[in-house]
Amino acid sequence: MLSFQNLTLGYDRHPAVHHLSATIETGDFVALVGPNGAGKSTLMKAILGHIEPMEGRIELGDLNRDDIAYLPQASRVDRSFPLTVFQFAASGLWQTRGLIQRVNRADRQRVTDALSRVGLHGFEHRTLDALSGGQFQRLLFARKLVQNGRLLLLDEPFSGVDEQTTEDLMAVLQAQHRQGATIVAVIHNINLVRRYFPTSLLLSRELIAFGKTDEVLTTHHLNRASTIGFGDHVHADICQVSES
Ligand SMILES: Nc1ncnc2c1ncn2[C@@H]1O[C@H](COP(=O)(O)OP(=O)(O)OP(=O)(O)O)[C@@H](O)[C@H]1O
Repeated sequence: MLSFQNLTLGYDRHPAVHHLSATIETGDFVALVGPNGAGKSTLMKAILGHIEPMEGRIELGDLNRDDIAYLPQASRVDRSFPLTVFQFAASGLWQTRGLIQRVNRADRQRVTDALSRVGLHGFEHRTLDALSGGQFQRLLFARKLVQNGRLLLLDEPFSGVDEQTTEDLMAVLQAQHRQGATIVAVIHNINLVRRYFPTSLLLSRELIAFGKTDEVLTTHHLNRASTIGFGDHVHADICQVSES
């Protein structure tokens, strides 16, 4: 479904991810793991088409970019818009419906159902500034449920949220997975990965390991990831490959 072939990504010719090759199959439930600066968000940006590969390619198979529901880090989402919870969740429809098309009764039901599934029933008329951090994260999930993507890309969906919210939102993700969605999530909490994610991709500017979580998250691999992630490579040279 989603294939990286000798993929090198970076900014201003400085590589952030080197020569990554891996294939994520339809229906996979994958944790994207790696230290700060490993290139996880960069990889997500490339999947979304926001940055072009310096080298190699990404193949989306039968997937359109419209099939991808992306949940950015909550801290990167502007909460200052004067929107209600309902309106914000309904904005998940924009990708398929466009901005100006009217929301019909079925759409309204879809939004209402999504808000219930994340535990925000009764919050429909609140404004965004009146939500706690955890409630806002639930709302971000609801917006993605409304979007109903075949591939869910989530960037640190559980950072800064409490245990109960994490459990609730994990259950929502698992339900989406059972309904056929492919899940790729950046997760920093290794215990959470071991508990819930059957597959992991460990990245540290290059691929360290990819496959079954217990075979990927070994001490050896994690040490290697942190050595590369925090080692000399952090201040990357101009990519040799891109110069040719
Ligand atoms: N817009 C940008 N311009 C230049 N360099 C960037 C840009 N965005 C990211 N980088 C650099 O690319 C590298 C990878 O960053 P990225 O955000 O992908 O890492 P990450 O694995 O998501 O890290 P974290 O866990 O801290 O969120 C870092 O060295 C970062 O400084």
